Amino acid sequence: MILGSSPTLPHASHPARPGPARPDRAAALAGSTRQLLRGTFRPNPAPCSAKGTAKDPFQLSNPRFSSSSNSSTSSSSSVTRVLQPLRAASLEQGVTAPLPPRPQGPTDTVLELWQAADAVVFDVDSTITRDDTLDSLGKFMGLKDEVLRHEAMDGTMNLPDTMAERLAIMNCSPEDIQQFLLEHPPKERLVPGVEELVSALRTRGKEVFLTGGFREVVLPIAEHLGIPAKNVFANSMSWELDDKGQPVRLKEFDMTHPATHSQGKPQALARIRRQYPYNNVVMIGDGISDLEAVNTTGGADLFIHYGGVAEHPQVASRSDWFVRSFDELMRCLKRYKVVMIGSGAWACAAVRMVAQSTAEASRSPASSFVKDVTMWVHEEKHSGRNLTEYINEHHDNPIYLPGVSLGENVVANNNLIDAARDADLLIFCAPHQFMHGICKQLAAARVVKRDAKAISLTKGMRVRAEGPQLISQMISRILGIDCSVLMGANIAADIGREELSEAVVAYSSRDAGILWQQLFQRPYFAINLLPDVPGAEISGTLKNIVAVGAGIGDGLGIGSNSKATILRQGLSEMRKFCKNLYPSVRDDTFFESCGVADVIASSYGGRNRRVSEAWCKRRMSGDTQITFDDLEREMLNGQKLQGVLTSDEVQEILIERGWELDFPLFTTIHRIIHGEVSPDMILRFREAVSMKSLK
Ligand SMILES: NC(=O)C1=CN([C@@H]2O[C@H](COP(=O)(O)OP(=O)(O)OC[C@H]3O[C@@H](n4cnc5c(N)ncnc54)[C@H](O)[C@@H]3O)[C@@H](O)[C@H]2O)C=CC1
Ligand SMILES: O=C(CO)COP(=O)(O)O
Repeated sequence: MILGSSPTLPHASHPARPGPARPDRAAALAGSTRQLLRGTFRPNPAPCSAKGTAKDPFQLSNPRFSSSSNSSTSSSSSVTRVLQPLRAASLEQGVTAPLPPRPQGPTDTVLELWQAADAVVFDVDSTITRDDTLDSLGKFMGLKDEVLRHEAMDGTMNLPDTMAERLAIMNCSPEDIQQFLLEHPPKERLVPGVEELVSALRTRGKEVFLTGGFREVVLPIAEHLGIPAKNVFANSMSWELDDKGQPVRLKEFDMTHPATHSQGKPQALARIRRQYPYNNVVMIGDGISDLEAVNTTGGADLFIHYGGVAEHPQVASRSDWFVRSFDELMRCLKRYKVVMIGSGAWACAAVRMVAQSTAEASRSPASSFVKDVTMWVHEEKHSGRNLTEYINEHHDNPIYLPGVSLGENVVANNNLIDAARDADLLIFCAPHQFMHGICKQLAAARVVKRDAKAISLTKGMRVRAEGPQLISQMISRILGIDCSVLMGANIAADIGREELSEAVVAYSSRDAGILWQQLFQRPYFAINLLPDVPGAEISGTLKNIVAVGAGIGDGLGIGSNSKATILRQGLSEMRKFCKNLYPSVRDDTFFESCGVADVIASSYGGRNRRVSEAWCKRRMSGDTQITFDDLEREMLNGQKLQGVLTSDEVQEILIERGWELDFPLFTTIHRIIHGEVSPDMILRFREAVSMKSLK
C-alpha cells in the first residue's frame, strides 16, 4: 500500500525531477542476465507464455514491451535496456504526463526474469494481505482514519509524519495488539493464492522476503508462510513504559528504522543485495514505494504490480507486469523438465516413481515439474525391434524390468544428447563403469544447462591416478552442475511392485535436496534428507563388496551367525573407509537406508549376492574356469554387477594407501574373487588377509 510520497519521485505537487542515477544497475544486471542471455536458458512456454507482444501497438513502439526473442543472444545489458528506460523516462515526465497503458501481460524478457528470479520480495500491506495493517488496526481500535490515509497517499504529508499522526490517535496497548492478532490471524488476512505462490517459490529454491508493515504484525504472517524472520524488513513499534518498565501504550514507531521512511523499500532491497549474491531479484507490490525499490541503484530487476487488492494506475503503468491474481504468477513459474540417464532395472523402477510424481503434480497449476519424463535408453534390440520403440509403444522395459509399467508419460529416447538437451533435472542411473563416457559425451556436446541440477543413483566410484572420485563429484566436475545422490536399500524389482522401501537423498544444497525429495517421494518410497553426500555415496558403493562376500558365504552354505559376522564386519569397514577418505562423514549415515539397511537388503536379495553364490558353488564343485563375467551374462540378461569391479577399484586404493591390513574383509573378498585364496577363507577373513597369495 502507498503510505507516503517519495521525495525522489515526481508528484503533482512537486516539480518533476530526474530519476536517480543508477550507475551500478547495469553492473548488477550484468550478472543477473548473464544466465538468461547466454542462450542456455529456455523458458518452458506452457502453461504461461508472453501475451500480445506483437499485437499491442504500444509494445511495438516501445522497446520495453518489444519481444525479447533476440535477447537470448544479445549482450548482458540488453535486459537493462529493455526493462528500465521506459520506467525511468515515465518517472522523469512526472505524473502530469499521460500515463502509458499498463502492461497487458509479461513480455518474454519479463517472463524470463520472473522464472530466473533468485529472490522475490513482497510488499505486505494490500499485496499479500487483503487490507492495510494501520487501517485494520485503526478500525479494530474503533477509529476512522481515512483522512490521514488519503493525505499520505497524495503526498501532502510525508511518510514518518503520517505514521506518527495515525499512531498517536490509535492509542493502543500491547494487549490490543495481541487481541488484534487473535481476531485477525494471518490465514484470514492473506490474499488468496499467496500461500501457494510462496510455497512454490521456496520449493524452487527461491528466497522470499517481506518488506513493509510492522514486525509485531508481520512476523506471525511470515511464520505462517514459512519465511524466516531474518527475511522480514519491517518497522518496529515503540512503547511507552510504566514505572516497572512494562510496555503500556503504543508511543510511536521506531523512526530510526529505514522502513519508516519513504526510501524504506529501496534500502531494504539494497540491504538484500549487499547481503546475498543474487543475480535476479523481483519486487512485487502495489504502491509507489514498492516501485521505488526497482528504480534505484542496486534495486530489484523487475517490478510486478499486484493490483488484486488496490490498483494504482500511476504504479501499474510503470510496472513491468500487472497482475490481479497470484495464480497468474504461479502459472508462469518455471516447470522443471526431468530426464533419466539410464534404462536398466533401477533406472526403470526410479523413472516410474518420478513419472508418477510429475503426473500427479501436473494436476495442480503450482506443479514444479513438466509432466513428461524423458528416459535415455542405451539402445538394443528386443524381439527384433529397437527397445526404445518398444518402450514408447508398450510403456515397459521387457529386458530390464519386465512386467512393470513405467507410465505413459515416460518418453524413451536413444539419443543421449537429444535426451539431455532440455533437462533441468538430470537423474543419472547407469552402471558406474559407463558414467565417465556418458558425462564426457554430454560435456562435449555442451547441451547441459548451466543451472541444471543432477542426482546420481549410481553405486560405484572411479579410481584415477590422483585418487578416488565419487560419481557425483565426477558429474559435478565434468558438467559443472550441482549433484546430489539417492542411495538406499532399493532392490529395483521390489520397488517396481511398490513394496515399502526408503532411501536417503544426500545433498550439497538443501534446496536441491528438497526438490529431489519432492520428485522421488511416493507413498511406498520414503525419502530422508541427509547433508552427507560422501557418506551416503561411498556406503552405497561399498555395500556391493559386502554383498559379494555374503553371496560367497551363501555359496558355502554358512549359517545366520556367520553371515551376520560378514555383514557386521562389512559395515564396519564401510564406515572406516568413508571416514579415512572423508573425516567429516557422519556416523548416523550408517544407520540410514544407505548404510546398514542397504547392506542387509543387498546381502539377502541383490544380484551381487546371487551371482557370487553361484560362482562360489561352481568353484567349490571344481569348476576353476568359471568367471563372474560368464555368470553375469548367463544369469543377468544384460544387467551389470557392480561389486566385483568395485572390489578391484577399492583394492587399488587400499594398496596405494597401505590400508590392506585395516580392511581384512574387503581384502579377503578381493583375494577370493581373483582366486588367490579359496572361497572358504571368507570365514577366516582375519587370517586370510595376512596370508600370501595361493596362486
Ligand atoms: N538394480 C537395482 O536393484 C539397483 C541398482 N542400483 C545401481 O544403479 C546403477 C544402474 O543399475 P541398473 O539400473 O540396475 O542397471 P542394470 O544393471 O539393470 O542394467 C545395465 C544397463 O546398462 C546399459 N548399458 C549396457 N552397456 C552400456 C554402455 N556401453 N553404455 C551405457 N549403458 C550401457 C544397459 O542397456 C542397461 O540399461 C548401478 O550403479 C547399480 O548399482 C542401485 C540401487 C538398486
Ligand atoms: O543396490 C542395490 C540394492 O540397494 C542392488 O544391489 P544389486 O546390484 O546387488 O542387486
